[in-house]
Amino acid sequence: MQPITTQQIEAGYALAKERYAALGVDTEAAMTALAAIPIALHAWQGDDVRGFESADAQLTGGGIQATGNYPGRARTADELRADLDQALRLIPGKHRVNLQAIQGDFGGKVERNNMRPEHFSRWMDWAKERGLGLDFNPSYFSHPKADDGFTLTSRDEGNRQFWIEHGIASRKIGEAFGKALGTPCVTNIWIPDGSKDIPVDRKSPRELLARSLDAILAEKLDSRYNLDAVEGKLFGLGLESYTAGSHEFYLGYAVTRKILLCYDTGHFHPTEVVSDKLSAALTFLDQMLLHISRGVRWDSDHVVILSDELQAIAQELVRGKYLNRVHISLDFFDASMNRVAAWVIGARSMLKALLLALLEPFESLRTFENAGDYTARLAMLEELKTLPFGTVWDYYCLKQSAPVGAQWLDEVKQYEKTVLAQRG
Ligand SMILES: C[C@H](O)[C@H](O)[C@@H](O)C(=O)CO
Ligand SMILES: [Mn+2]
Repeated sequence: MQPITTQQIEAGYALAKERYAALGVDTEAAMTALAAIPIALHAWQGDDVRGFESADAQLTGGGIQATGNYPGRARTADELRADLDQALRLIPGKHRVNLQAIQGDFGGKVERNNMRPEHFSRWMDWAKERGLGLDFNPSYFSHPKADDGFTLTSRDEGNRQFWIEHGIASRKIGEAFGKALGTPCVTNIWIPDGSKDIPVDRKSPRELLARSLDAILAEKLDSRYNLDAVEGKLFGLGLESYTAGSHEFYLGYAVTRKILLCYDTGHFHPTEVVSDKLSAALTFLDQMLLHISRGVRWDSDHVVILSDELQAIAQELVRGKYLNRVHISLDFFDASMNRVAAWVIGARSMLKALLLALLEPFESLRTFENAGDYTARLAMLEELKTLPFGTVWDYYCLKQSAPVGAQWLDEVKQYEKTVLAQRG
């Protein structure tokens, strides 16, 4: 492929700038706004959600699955950090990393309820050196005490207490991240608990879940360091009939406890869209967390692409002026392709969606809507689709010293040859 020259990019941008200016859109302001939006790269794409608790760690239970056996999975936290470094070099802007509890540098057996900030000190040093923020997720799966499908809703008090302690330990780790890095860590709780077949008692697990969460959140942590989020789900694999932590449950919980609600875009019925839910939830919540995923027929965690729904989500964030209230993380795990490329494709798609939304003449569109001129509204929405957005994106990448167009793929291929292919 012939690389595009700086001169070509600048010439394309000059024309695009004029086209947008004619609609009252300031492309420079859009790029400045985009540069201030961090996307959290979910570290678990790099290790197929296996973690580093032992050399032969596997993803088990949890109603989730990483499919594929593409070579090059990160087998240690060092390998994962190297892969993240490579991905971050190819994504314009300054971003964050979102960790699972199972991804620490443990140096031996550490039980989940005994995890401490020191098990993540290498991650903190790494993030500090790069000026990155870190987010965190307790891991309520791949563990003998979760094998029966119950964690925070377990009828076994000992098991429940164990998982409550894991949640408490996770918040302390999140707090340490926030203190070390000067940016609050979003600590997000997702549990798989549910039932494969029709339960007769839907009530008790939910009552237990509320009690367990209250115990985890009992200690008030400074919001400058740690922000708590809860993530609901429609169903998990093998848990098709009932999920204790449903969306209604967590919406009520987050509103009453004044914490963050997490919407994972793969966690709803395929006909439901998160883009329509954001403004509803944000009427009652101060802040939210988004897990940007792509379900194909079910919560299949495919790599995020610039889909209509991704664009609709970005439009809602920009139109509603929610960007300072919504934290954005990616969340997918595809083991059938180069994992570094998966991060890059997902993050660049998210950023493209945001840039497209930032380039929208929202006030003009709203004027049409308020005047009942739905003809002009629809006509303009369609015309906007063919404006020269791509040249603004190219220019943004150039200015952010990130590869323009598909040039990033050459670098990933090179990394695959020299680093990933050497892994057994
Ligand atoms: C591995 C994570 O905890 C997970 O992706 C969670 O956020 C989720 O979405 C489970 O389906
Ligand atoms: Mn998620």
